[in-house]
Amino acid sequence: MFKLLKQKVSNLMAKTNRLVLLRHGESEFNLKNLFCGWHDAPLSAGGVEQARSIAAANLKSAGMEFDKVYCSKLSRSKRTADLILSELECSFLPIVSDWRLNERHYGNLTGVNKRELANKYGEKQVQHWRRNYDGLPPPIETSNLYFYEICNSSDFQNVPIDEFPLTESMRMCVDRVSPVWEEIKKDVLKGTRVLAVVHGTVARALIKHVEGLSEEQIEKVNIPNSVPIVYEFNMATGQLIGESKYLGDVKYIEEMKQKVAAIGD
Ligand SMILES: O=C(OP(=O)(O)O)[C@H](O)COP(=O)(O)O
Repeated sequence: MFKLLKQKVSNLMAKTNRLVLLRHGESEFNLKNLFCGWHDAPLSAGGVEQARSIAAANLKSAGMEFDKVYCSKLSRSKRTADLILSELECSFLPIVSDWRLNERHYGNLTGVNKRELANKYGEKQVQHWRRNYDGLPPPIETSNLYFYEICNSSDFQNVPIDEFPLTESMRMCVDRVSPVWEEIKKDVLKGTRVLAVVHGTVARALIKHVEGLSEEQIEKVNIPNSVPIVYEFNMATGQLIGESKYLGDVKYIEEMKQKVAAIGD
């Protein structure tokens, strides 16, 4: 009760509205360099540690407090959110878990090793599938190891049948995320301090909406795991103030951005 009251008072005293975006901690599939998409890969042991010692620790040392959390239906996003809230001692916060914040559906690339794919089709084709705004992986087939797990997942039961993707480009993902961005924006402009724990492509889709980046600009953005990205908005006008601020060690963040951009080993 006291904590809730303290949160409300500090909220009223806040001079700006805040949104923090975060890509979940490293997943087992990130670790193995596999395309993941809608497959529900758990966090790796390192990802759990990242959520605590990088995401939560940096939020804590920057004095960040929140009123509401958004995450996807995938456990790597939900678990990262839970770990952070526990570290920040605010597990009581409301969490909205929305399928529209699921990672981009990687179609039949789901479960495929990025380096092996590059050896077969060339780096240019793989980077086209990964980062080109209209790069569309081949649709997932019933022979894909993860087809039935994804289609039958009880977590995706409320996905309308005509919106259930078999593959997605960045453009399709940006459009899918758009209604949730409108909800988040409404919250933020009301003064609700929002933490959104999402995925690489969904973070990029939200960044495109927040910063109004062009298609070419967003193709070059790469999001490291567990690094909080802070946006401040003018409370009166709702205008974005300044640029995004990545919390944490600058050298580490730059190295991780480059690692995400590369196809890897
Ligand atoms: O599932 C994925 O993203 P996630 O680990 O953020 O959920 C993708 O496989 C990330 O791969 P990409 O960086 O090649 O787009």
